[in-house]
Amino acid sequence: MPWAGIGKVDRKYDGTNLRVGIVHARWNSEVIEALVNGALDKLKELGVKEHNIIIESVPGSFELPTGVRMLANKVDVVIAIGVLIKGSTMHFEYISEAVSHELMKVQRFMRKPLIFGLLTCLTDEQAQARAGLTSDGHNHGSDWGAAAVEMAVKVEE
Ligand SMILES: O=Nc1c(NC[C@H](O)[C@H](O)[C@H](O)CO)[nH]c(=O)[nH]c1=O
Repeated sequence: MPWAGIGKVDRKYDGTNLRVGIVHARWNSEVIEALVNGALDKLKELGVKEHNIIIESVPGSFELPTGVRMLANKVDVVIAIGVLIKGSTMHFEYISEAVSHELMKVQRFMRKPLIFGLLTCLTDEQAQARAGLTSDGHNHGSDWGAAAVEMAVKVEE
């Protein structure tokens, strides 16, 4: 397979037979909703059947690792989606660090692909832009959907 070049998907990955889990936090719900919809649109574009998508919500990003574990045995890949926005305390730093490391550990535990959809933003504007909610923004949920299908197909090859 000739190298497609940095940033280019080397082929179209077929999600027809995949079961995909989406675990999302409920904080910053407007941004979360846009990210989840971005991921769903891309999953369906790549052939994932609606009845093969399980969506689970958790209170906040700190609960994402537990939420992923709840779905791990039911699907081929999980997308974990959360939005952390820096406030006036160190809460943001501690949750960001803890959740990032724990999600990586959970991925090793579940032995399946886990897509990292935790936005760690310094401002609400940054979060809005990364959910495609601003004129110059881009919905990262779409990228996470594509990554989920690619990784789930590749690990089965
Ligand atoms: O504080 N800010 C945020 C937050 N806090 C709640 C935390 O994740 C957890 O649910 C509770 O501490 C209970 O365990 N959760 C987010 O997803 N984004 C935030 O910006």
